[in-house]
Amino acid sequence: MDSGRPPVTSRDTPAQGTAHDRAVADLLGRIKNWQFRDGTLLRASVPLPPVDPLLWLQAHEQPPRCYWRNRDHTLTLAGLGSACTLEARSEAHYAAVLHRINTLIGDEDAFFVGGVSFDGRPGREAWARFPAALFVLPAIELRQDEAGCRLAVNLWAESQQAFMREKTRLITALCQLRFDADPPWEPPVRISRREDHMDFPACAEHIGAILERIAGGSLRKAVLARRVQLHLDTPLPVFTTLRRLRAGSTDSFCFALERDGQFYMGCSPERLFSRIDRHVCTESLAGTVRRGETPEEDRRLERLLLDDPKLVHEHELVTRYVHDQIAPWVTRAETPEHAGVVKLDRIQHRYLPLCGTLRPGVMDEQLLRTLHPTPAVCGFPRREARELILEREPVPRGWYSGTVGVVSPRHSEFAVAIRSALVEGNRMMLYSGVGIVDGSRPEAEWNELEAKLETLLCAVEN
Ligand SMILES: C=C(O[C@@H]1C=C(C(=O)O)C=C[C@H]1O)C(=O)O
Ligand SMILES: [Mg+2]
Repeated sequence: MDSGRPPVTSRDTPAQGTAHDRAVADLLGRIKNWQFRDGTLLRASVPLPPVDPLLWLQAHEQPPRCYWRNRDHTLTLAGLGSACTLEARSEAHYAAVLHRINTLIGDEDAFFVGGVSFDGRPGREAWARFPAALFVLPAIELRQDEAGCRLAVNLWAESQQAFMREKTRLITALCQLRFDADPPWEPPVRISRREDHMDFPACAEHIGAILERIAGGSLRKAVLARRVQLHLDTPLPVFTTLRRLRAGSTDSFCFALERDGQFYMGCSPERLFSRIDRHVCTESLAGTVRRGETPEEDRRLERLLLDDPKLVHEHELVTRYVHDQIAPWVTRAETPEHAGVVKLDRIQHRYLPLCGTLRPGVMDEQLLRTLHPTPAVCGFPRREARELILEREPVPRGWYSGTVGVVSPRHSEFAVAIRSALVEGNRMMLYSGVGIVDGSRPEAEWNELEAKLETLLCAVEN
């Protein structure tokens, strides 16, 4: 059947099928000679002609699948299956998981893909399948970076017996890979029902209560989030949807993580931190206005974003927090003097990056523990804001406003997990949040919540 879409690889290079086959054959040849080495990761990688990772993922039913593209487009990873899955039951175990990742990868050029929940606890209700932290080392990996496109395999086992089983499984999976076929035809998706878990009056009431708390002096900012549940007339083709979302979110991190039949997916403009060797970059991104209909209106709104005292305050709380949290870990912190603007397809944000050199011994665990969750998604002070969120929000956040990213000894990068949704078959839960500070008005915040959902909503119904 003709889906009317491009195949996984492009048709104007007919010899690619064979080049892909050769790459797979090359990997198979190497795996066959692998012997069990206690606790050691085995990895092989070969160059591959370019493939669209999302079309490739959509064409393969090999869970758990994962996808990551960083904001700078310097790293894209697509994973099939798991060579190793690491989980944490609570925040207290994040350090152990990150440490395990580093020892397991050692000198190999591999990445774990995963993340952590908003509140450092395992998911509840709709999120019950997601632990507090989850990281997967893909069994089969498609990678695009500055060096080009590569296909890689990872194999790790604790015993000789498990090794033999995993090796056989990997060989079978490699033999089933496809690069030249059309992805399966997918019917268009229609939203048959939309359920809002918070309407405008309830939202206005929460905002009133937060503003009272702020006036009382114990709180300066709290981020209020809501959820919209969609019932679709057909299961959501996750990777095709993410492909549409990605097309309209060029300056965003894009991710999808599969877990027991569910997917957590999204495209976030916000970085928690990135680290290459000892060089670290974090940022504050907060304060929102919509995009203008004309270039003139867009510039006028941009001026408002840069000058309005409420928006400046909303952003500065994040900037100061990020600066204070990172300061003990770095020797030199560099940040521009003035905030800039990040323009997305429907909205724009205030933005200020902050980079530095990590002091000896500082690891991802310290960065994760002290930065997450920032006042961009939680509030300030953190504890007061977190308590208010738990008390006020009608549904658990799960991994929404948690963090998702990639980890390796040399390079780690995490996005703040916003502009995202939990998907299970025909059901999709979309999340959005707004920073409430002195000067917040319920109508404006409601419009901002709606605007943040729009991009996702548009990607669902093509
Ligand atoms: C919480 C979200 O976004 C955050 C809140 C913002 C705001 O209130 O202005 C802007 C960007 C993010 O820091 C979200 O998109 O869900
Ligand atoms: Mg805002």
